[in-house]
Amino acid sequence: MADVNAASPSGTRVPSGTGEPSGTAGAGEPAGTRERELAIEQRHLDRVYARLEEKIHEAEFLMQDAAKRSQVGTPGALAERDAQVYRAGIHLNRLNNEFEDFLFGRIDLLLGKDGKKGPDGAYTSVEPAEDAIRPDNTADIAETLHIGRIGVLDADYSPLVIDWRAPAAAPFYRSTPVDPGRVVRRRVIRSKGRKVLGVEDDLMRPALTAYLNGEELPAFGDGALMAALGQARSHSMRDIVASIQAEQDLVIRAPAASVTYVEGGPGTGKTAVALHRAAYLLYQDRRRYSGGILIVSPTPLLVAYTEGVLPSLGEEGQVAIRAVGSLVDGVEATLYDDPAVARVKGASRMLKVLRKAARGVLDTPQPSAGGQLSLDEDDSVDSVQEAGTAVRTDLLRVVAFGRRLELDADELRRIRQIALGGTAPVNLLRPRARKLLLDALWAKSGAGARHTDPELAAELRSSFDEDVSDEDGFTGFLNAWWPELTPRAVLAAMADEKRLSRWGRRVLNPGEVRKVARSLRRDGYSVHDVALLDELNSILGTPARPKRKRELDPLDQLTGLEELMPQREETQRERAERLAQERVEYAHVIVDEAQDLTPMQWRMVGRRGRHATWTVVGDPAQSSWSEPDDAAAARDEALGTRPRRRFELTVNYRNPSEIADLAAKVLALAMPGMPSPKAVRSTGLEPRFAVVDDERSGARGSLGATVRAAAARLLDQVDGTVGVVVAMRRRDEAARWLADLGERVVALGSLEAKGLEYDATVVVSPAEIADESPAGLRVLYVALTRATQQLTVVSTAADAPDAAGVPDLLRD
Ligand SMILES: Nc1ncnc2c1ncn2[C@@H]1O[C@H](COP(=O)(O)OP(=O)(O)OP(=O)(O)O)[C@@H](O)[C@H]1O
Repeated sequence: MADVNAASPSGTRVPSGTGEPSGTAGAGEPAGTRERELAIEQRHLDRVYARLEEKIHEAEFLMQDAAKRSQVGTPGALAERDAQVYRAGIHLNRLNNEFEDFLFGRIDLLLGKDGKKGPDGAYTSVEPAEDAIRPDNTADIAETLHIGRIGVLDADYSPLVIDWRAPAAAPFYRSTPVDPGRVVRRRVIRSKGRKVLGVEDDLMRPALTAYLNGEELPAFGDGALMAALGQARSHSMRDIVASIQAEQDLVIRAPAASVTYVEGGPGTGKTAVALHRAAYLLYQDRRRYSGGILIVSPTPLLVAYTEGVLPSLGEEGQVAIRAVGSLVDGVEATLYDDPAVARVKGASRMLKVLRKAARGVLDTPQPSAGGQLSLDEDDSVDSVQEAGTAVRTDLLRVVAFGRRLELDADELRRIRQIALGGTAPVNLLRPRARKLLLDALWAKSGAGARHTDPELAAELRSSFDEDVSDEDGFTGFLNAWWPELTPRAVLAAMADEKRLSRWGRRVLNPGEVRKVARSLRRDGYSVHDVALLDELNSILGTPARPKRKRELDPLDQLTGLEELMPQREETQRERAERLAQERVEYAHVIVDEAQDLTPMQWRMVGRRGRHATWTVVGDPAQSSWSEPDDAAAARDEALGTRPRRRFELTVNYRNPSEIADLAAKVLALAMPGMPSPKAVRSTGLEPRFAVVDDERSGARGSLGATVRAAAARLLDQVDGTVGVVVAMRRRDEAARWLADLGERVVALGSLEAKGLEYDATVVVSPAEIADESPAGLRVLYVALTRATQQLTVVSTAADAPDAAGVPDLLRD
């Protein structure tokens, strides 16, 4: 638990949970002072916008100028134009974005230890000069910095706004009364568009009387953070750039040399921190991370929920946020596996089964027309076999040097076994198998024995090989006997129970074979299948294809000018080339909800970050995976021996204490002894409980009607979203219950609720959720911790509710 700031997360106020200004002097200030302070900030914001407008004009001018230069053909002019277009494009993109709270912070600082300034025009020293504070405990403010989403320099290069990621901005997030550094006053500025609405101040040295321009430094508090936390939620996550807390900032700015490992309970900001860290890393070393940052998220819902955060921080393009079920290009997980099947498919023992299958599939008799056991379009081995004209794979017959030569089934089987020896990727062994076939045919021809002169024998052999290879029969046989395998084909072959039980001998029991095979016969893939496909891809290998010469396309040479050119259709060739070039490895990998990755998924993610640095965030108490040791071993293998820096986040910003306290009861059952994070606020609204007697009755009081009524009630009470969380098997049913309640309400299976949040939630039958899988209690803990304001729990008889409707699992 290193590197955790034991002091309050934000100045002097936040962790008290009361919202009371502490160390602020607002109450005693003469009337009008507040307005004067707001006016000061308004003037600064006006100056910033005036300067931004100048920059926008500059950028537009650059774009026009670049367009003109595109008509001048010298290479130097073209390169210069490209660079200009690039810079101007970035500028325009950022500045044209309507940054609602572009400027959000300010710090007033004491004189620093040394008088050095950094590239952003701010003094670099973190500690105050020895004589910065006078013996009578008064001091003068030596420097005031405004913090915003991007840095803005005035025409004279003085900093009007410091980028939140710059080193000079760090004290805004890090300073605490325990360790104030140079900061005297930390101010959060709330604005909308171009108007300053309010300020919230924290005095980091409450005992000090500080003067700014000869006047005492005033301080106000209007609870901006608490207001932000209490705001209605939409279906998109917001950035937290104005209110990052000290313990979070330590993670965001942690050096990226190795593995940054973050644990924290629900609502502690792990996802928010992970996203801000991606933006920080790009700011800090754009060149290094031009290799790309991959953020792996557990579900497409969470990807959709978080997607807007990076653009709001001015970052996109270099960062790919992908759901774990979408990591393999061209495959999208659309199916769910039931927990028993998921448990098998995710386990590391599947590796043995896949290795056997990848080799064993070749033993399946497969007469084939094209010979390609390639399932890019067609997913079953049998269909390939049926479609093909019969090519026997148990007999090879060729004519060479005027003789008829044959290899029978036993000989072919032996050759295959020799070819498959070792662990090399199966698809790369085809040339070896081909060579072994030719060797065997050559031996049968006896031609070698008749010629003792090695040179002559070699010549003869090479013309023999040519002869045989030119025969259609030989090529057709080879294609059918040793087809190029695709991951989809092998997985499809595993849908056959007999084959799977052969490949899974001593690894899978008969029940597991039956269930897994059945699940693979469905149309589509589950999130667990995607990891198996990726593993097969690496087991099979991709044979090198002869490179076709690319004709020179004159349009390709005009890099950077796409915006200025009329749009044109991407040709198929271009698309194929682009897809082939898509990244398979990244410079930094961020794993969100890391506790949920199965061992097979860790292997898949690990392959994308073999040379990367990593940020791994998660919470073991929320894990839906039932065998943590297996996952930990796979995780350790993926992360390798890189040193790890561990951080812990301890404050729950999402749930009010009323909801957090209820969830803590489940935590105590799921992971006895695990501390729950401290909620920063309370609403005074206790969770509500409703009970359904007979869930099957269609009358009023049925489960559907009760849940619907609870959701409707909550929709009336909150401005934002309502999430209804049910056991996975009830997902479709729940969507029907809520069909006409509008877009603010969403029905979710318990596993889909991961990482999401709503103003209010209805959790339906805790017992059903808990009983659905071996990790059910932890899944229930996730479900109970999604609400920012209100929670209703609906129980059925299975929950054994007491007289007050409190289900058994949630009682003391
Ligand atoms: N410093 C902060 N200022 C304002 N809001 C914050 C802060 N930190 C976290 N939040 C808010 O708290 C909520 C929870 O954050 P987040 O989803 O990142 O938590 P988490 O740790 O990933 O939760 P879980 O493990 O439950 O998925 C979000 O609405 C986030 O915006």
